[in-house]
Amino acid sequence: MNKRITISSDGKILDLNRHFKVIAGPGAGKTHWLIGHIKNVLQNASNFTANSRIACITYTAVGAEEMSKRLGANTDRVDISTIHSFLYINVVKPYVHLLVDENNERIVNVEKLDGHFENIATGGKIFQWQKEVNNLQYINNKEEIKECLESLDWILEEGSFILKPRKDYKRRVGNYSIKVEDLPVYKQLHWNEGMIHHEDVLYFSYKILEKYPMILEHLSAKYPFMFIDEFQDTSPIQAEIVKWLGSTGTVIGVIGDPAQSIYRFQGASRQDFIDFYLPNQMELEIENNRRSGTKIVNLINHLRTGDSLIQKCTRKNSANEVQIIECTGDVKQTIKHFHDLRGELRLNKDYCILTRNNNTVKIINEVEVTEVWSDFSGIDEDRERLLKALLTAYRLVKDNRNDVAIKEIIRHLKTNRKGILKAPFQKDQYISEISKRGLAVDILEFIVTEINQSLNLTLYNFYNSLNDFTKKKGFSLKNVIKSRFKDFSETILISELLNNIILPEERTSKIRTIHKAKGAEFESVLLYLTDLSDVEKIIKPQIESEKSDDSRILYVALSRAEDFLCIACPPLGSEIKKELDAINIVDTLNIHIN
Ligand SMILES: Nc1ncnc2c1ncn2[C@@H]1O[C@H](COP(=O)(O)OP(=O)(O)OP(=O)(O)O)[C@@H](O)[C@H]1O
Repeated sequence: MNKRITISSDGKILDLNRHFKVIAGPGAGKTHWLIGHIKNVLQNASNFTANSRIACITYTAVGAEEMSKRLGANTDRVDISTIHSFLYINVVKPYVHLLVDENNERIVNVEKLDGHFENIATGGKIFQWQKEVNNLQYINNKEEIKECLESLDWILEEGSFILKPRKDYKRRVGNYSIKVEDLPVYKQLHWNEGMIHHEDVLYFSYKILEKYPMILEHLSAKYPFMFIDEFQDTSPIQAEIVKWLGSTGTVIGVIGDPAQSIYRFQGASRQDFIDFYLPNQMELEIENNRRSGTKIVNLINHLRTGDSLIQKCTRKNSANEVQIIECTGDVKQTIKHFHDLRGELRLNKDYCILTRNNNTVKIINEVEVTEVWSDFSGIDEDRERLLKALLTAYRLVKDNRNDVAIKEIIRHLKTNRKGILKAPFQKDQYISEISKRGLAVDILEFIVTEINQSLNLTLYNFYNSLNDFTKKKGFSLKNVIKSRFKDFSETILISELLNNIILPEERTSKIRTIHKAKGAEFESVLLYLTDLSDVEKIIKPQIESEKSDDSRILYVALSRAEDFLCIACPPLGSEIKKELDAINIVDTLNIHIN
């Protein structure tokens, strides 16, 4: 392997035709560097012909939007997307018809194929599955079955695939264990209807490219360059596909930070990034931290103890103490304390409160955590599906992602092959693909106005007003008659449904999980910890652990702060306070009392 070369975030690679790996810590300017590199390739690469394109792969859709914005006018020859979108458009959609079973039947109903979706095990699908694998009808615990089926993933083991839940214990339902051989039936039920899940995109792509290497040649010719950001969170299947492309002729560049690998639960491993190697690959490193003040950089370097990369702070003029707040009172008090400290430091730009999980986000938001969507799905799956899409779209608008909101609605205006809208719309209503967009925009405008006027609408009233509105546009929803849905909808408020929607990604919210703050930065950060063991992991980090992502998740959280970092936690004993003091985390309450 080659020696690692240190570059700056403005550094240029001269040999554009060599594979490379860039390792850099948080705030090093990886994204900044990548944008500069793409511009360099567009202007100077010798093998970039009139029909060539650059594939730029980001980890999230929000990352792709941000990258497009920052590339500005240079985007017309660059395809920026997540790996799932890239493989769906270039491999699955055009070629999945080639995959057949032992009877020469197509595995996926290609006529109905229309995008890829999150794996949600609806009551209907669980019922069908239990019927198919008839030895399972005696299992009544639908929630546990749902949990098992929704956590299914394709695991690549020595060149062959096994479909299994991400956590093995999830196969146990009460006293019974779900057999691994019964699991593919669940997938086949979806594929028969042209419905594929995000994880299936990787599985199908691998299968297609393995069997038809000609498609790899075609892809390599179209994309002589492929750059992948946040590669530390790539799964082994993706890494394998990327290596195939590299061996076929595409110049591969991967960028990432092993210390920020936080998707172990989805099969990513920091070691895979460290070991990733293609022949003649350059190894580069950016050692500066341009984001955070000196004391924050000192603390995150402490978390990186034992790692070869220690960052140098370039922002010497920012040196606020890292502070700790013990939460003895209620949440509101702690947050007020954080804002008071920001005020004292005259920091009035953006801030974010980060938590380990979604439930803590809800507690801080003072939202009651309920199973309202599961209850809804058990009562009326079709209405649940549409309403969930609409309320997700509303939340996306609040997160400044209007285009994504419209797409979310279009995806759920489901039609059959003849363009007839499916339930909860009434029968025999035709809509063209072009009119779907118009209807989605109208519906979005309507729901935003309606909900902004009152969050205290019942689901019943909201649904009926929506129906009145869509009728005026020429499309009727099913009327609400005396039914379980009627009883349910009269007792549920739109606010409760909205509060229990979890967006997979967020761009602007002030209270988020750490995973949803990946890649982001804020002037001030409050890391809100509810478990003392997390404080201990900051004191004695295990950044290289293969067993757990905990230290790395905390590392990602602490490294989001530019000028002020504050950690809130349960009350501390005197020993632990001394240990925090030793790594320069100051106890603010004591400072205030003195
Ligand atoms: N050469 C540069 N000149 C000026 N500012 C820079 C430069 N490189 C990076 N920055 C700034 O430093 C900050 C961090 O950069 P960036 O977001 O690209 O870091 P990153 O390495 O992707 O971080 P992370 O791994 O935490 O996501 C940003 O505010 C960016 O604008």
